[in-house]
Amino acid sequence: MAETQRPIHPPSIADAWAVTAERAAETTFFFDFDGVLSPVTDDPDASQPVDAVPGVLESLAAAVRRVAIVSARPVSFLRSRFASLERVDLYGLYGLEVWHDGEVVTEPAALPWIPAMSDLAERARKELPAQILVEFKRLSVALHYRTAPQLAGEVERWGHEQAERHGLKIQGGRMVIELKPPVDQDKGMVITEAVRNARCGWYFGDDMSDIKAFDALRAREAVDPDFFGVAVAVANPETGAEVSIAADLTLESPDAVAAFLAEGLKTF
Ligand SMILES: O=P(O)(O)OC[C@H]1O[C@H](O[C@H]2O[C@H](CO)[C@@H](O)[C@H](O)[C@H]2O)[C@H](O)[C@@H](O)[C@@H]1O
Repeated sequence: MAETQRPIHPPSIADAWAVTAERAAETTFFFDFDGVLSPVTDDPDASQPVDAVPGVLESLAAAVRRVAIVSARPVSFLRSRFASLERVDLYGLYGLEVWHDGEVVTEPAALPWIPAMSDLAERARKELPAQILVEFKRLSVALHYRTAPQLAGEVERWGHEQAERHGLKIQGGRMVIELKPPVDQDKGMVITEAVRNARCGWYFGDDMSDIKAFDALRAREAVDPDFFGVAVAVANPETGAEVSIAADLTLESPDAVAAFLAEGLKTF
């Protein structure tokens, strides 16, 4: 069958699915977790993917070369939410962890930072107000102020002070800041590597850290005009328009993501 031409950006959604179906064997779909596959909750431990998500991801994984979740959550958390999925790959902690051949593989350069991160979480619990939820993720510490937004400034100051004193990196997010080891790894780097041999890639994200993943798709297109990348934002009221502006299209919610994929799968 003759190939349809790569659509001009932004393509119609129907064009985007047509090109994707044609290149299915060379296509990867990437998804952020919180806010994209799962609605935001006050308690990060309570987050669950929307009901339709596991089924639609598994169907997508059967139709294209690869489906992967690329999250700031640890792989252990992602496994607890997607235990039934056999064909979906998992990147945790911005790619510092990967689920590979039945085990978690951790970036070796990050491992020496585990004790420092554990100490940091302990200090955060002692020194920050009790309303701040401290999430220890082995190789990073997230400081959540969703239920106490008036404390954002105090949390930011404390976080920046710690980052400076201990040589850590800071990542801002939705009502959260996260302290990470000074190891070069982010979602953009994960996507750059993962689309090296692909002809088509989609990324669904809702947060500031996802913009680097969108950029990685654009960078791939810049060096290979045949590559077809689609950046999809999921709307949220907290990061303003920045994520949507960086994307090709915006969906309203995790439920809308599941419905969008189910509809798109009809093209294959
Ligand atoms: O890369 P992601 O999978 O999107 O992870 C980003 C952060 O997600 C979680 O926090 C966010 O979702 C929580 C649950 O809905 C919400 O309570 C919080 O306000 C959000 O920032 C997670 O807890 C963080 O560790 C991740 O960095």
